[in-house]
Amino acid sequence: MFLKLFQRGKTGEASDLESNEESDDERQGSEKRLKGSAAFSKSHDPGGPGSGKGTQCANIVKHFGYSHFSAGDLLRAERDSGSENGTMIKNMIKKGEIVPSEVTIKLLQRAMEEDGNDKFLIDGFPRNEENRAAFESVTEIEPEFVLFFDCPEEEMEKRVLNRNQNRDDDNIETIRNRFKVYMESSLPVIEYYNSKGKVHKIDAAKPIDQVFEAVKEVFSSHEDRMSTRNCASISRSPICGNETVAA
Ligand SMILES: Nc1ncnc2c1ncn2[C@@H]1O[C@H](COP(=O)(O)OP(=O)(O)OP(=O)(O)O)[C@@H](O)[C@H]1O
Ligand SMILES: O=c1ccn([C@@H]2O[C@H](COP(=O)(O)O)[C@@H](O)[C@H]2O)c(=O)[nH]1
Repeated sequence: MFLKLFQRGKTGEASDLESNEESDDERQGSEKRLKGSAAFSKSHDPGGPGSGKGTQCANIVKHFGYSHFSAGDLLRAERDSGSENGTMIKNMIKKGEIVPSEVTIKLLQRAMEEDGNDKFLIDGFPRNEENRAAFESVTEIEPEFVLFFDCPEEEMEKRVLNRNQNRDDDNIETIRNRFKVYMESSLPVIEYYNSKGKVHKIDAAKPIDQVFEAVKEVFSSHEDRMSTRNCASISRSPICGNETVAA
C-alpha cells in the first residue's frame, strides 16, 4: 500500500488533486467546521525524528505566513512547566513513546486558540490512529493536506545525533524506539490520509534549500484552495530504502 502511494505521487498528483476537489456544498461545510472549531477551543485550558520538518516549518512560516504548532515542542514546554502531567510527559518522551491523545490535543487546541491564525501547520501530529480520530472528533478539523518527509533512517539518525539541543530523546536507544513506534503506529495514519488523496511525499534527504523548493511547490499549489480553511500536517518518515522510494 505504501509503495503505491509513492508510485502514484510523481505521476498522479494532478489528477489526484482534481479528484479530491470538493463541491461548493462540501467546501462550505468545511469552512463552517473550521470556524466552529476556532470558537470551540476558546474555553479550553491546557495539551520525526530528524527528517527536518521543524526546519522546513520555519521556512513555511516565513514564506507563506502560516502559524506553526509542533506537538513535540508543546509537550516539551508542558513537561518543563511544572504541570501535573510533566513527569508522565518526560517519561514518555525519554522512551520515545506516544503521550495520551487528550494531553496533546488540549495543548494543540490551546495553542491554536491563542494564535488565532486560520493558516496553520501541525508538525509531528497525529502520531497514531487514536490521536487522529480523537483530534478530528474533538476539533472537527481535518488537514487540508499532509507532507510526508521521506528520509533514510541512517540520515535521520545522523542528524538527530548531531542536533546538539540537549534533548532527552536524541540518543541512539530512544531514536531506534521512535523508529519502531513510527512503523507500528504512525505509518497507518499516513496510509489513512493517503487513502484520502491528501499525502504529498517530499524527498527530505536532500539539502535544506532543495527540500524547501519541493515544499514550496506543494504549498503554492494549495494556496488558492486554502484561502479560508488551512491546516497542513507535517509528518516524517524514519524509513526509506527501496520499499518507500518512488518508482
Ligand atoms: N535537509 C537537511 N539536510 C541536513 N541537515 C538537516 C536538514 N534538515 C534539517 N537538518 C538538520 O537536522 C537536524 C534535525 O532537524 P529538525 O529538528 O528540523 O528535524 P525534525 O524532523 O523536526 O526532528 P524532531 O521531530 O526530532 O524534532 C537539525 O540539526 C537540522 O539543522
Ligand atoms: O503528538 C505527539 C508528538 C510528540 N510526542 C512525543 O514527543 C517526542 C518528540 O516529538 P517530536 O515531534 O520529534 O519533537 C516523541 O518521540 C513523543 O514521545 C507525542 O507523544 N505525541
